[in-house]
Amino acid sequence: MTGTITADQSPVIVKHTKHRTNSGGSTGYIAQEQNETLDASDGAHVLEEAYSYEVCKEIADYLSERTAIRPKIGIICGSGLGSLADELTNTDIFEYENIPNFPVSTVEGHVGRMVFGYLGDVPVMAMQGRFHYYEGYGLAKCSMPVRVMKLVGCTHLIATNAAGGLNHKFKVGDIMVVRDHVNMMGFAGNSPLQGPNDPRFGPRFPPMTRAYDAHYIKTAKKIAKEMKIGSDVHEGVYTCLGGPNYETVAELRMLKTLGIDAVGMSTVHEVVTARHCDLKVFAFSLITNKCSLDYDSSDDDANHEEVVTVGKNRQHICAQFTRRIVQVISDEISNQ
Ligand SMILES: O=P(O)(O)O[C@H]1O[C@H](CO)[C@@H](O)[C@H]1O
Ligand code: HPA
Repeated sequence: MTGTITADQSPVIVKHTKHRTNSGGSTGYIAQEQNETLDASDGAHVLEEAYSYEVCKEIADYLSERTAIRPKIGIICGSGLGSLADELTNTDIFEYENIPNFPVSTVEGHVGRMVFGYLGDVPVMAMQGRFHYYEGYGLAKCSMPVRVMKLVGCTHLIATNAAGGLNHKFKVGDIMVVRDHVNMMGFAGNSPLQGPNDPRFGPRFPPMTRAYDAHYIKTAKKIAKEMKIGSDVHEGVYTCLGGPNYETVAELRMLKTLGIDAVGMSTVHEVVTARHCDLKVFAFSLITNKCSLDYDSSDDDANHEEVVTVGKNRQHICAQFTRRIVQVISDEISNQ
């Protein structure tokens, strides 16, 4: 059975309140409709959109009240990888536009719906479409669904993405299991955790040294061998840039020098948010294009059509890979 939950089943639409976080309040942390710039007399500080614990809880409750599925694993489907969610059975589907206070997807290859269902026999919730900074959403808004997953009851996040390969060993269509990330946007002072901290989510200063669970990295490589795709599956470091433009040759050369293996425009802020609220994380990149490190190779400019096409061509293998990891995680959760 597949159910699509429609807007008219929504009893309450919670309106965001415009609020300056330096003006008091119990948490000083209330959702805002849009970015708000305070002038110099207010402290010359630009606030990002932030979702309060209460608003995230309302969204989580909205979903939980409309499905009997109780997932422990949340999945984010990357560009062209949305068909992962099509593999789910007995689904309850929520269009983003019908979920109170949810943003909408604006990027091709991101359908824009939250799918609850079973991957094999494991209950999961999957975002068929994520939010990116370049769409005009602040990082806190891009990552808000991760907090919703936590409040729905998830203990694990699987984030997938499409990325450009910098490591010369990577071929188009390969999978890079994310070992670690470099938070370039964080270096520039942009974080999904910016603003007052709500300890109900996590600590003010969360560690990131073990952001990607080493056990699942090992497990994924074992699974790749069992699937006989061991030589197509690598381990590496991902970085997220703001986009939406792809990188210059000089930028790509710089990233490679920094030890980065794959570059994209997502995932890092979702993982920071997930670790802040103590979700275990597994992530992988599908290498959809090789990054040009050479001015002469003008015929291999990155383009989104290619990204989505490679995603579609590799959807079957990515879905199988994900399904097996989900099964291992689920078995481990049951044995705890
Ligand atoms: O990271 P995902 O959402 O998979 O998508 C990647 O593909 C798009 C560029 O082609 C960018 O959005 C980049 O982040
Ligand atoms: N750069 C940035 N983001 C991407 C790329 C890329 O080459 N490919 C897919 N997403």
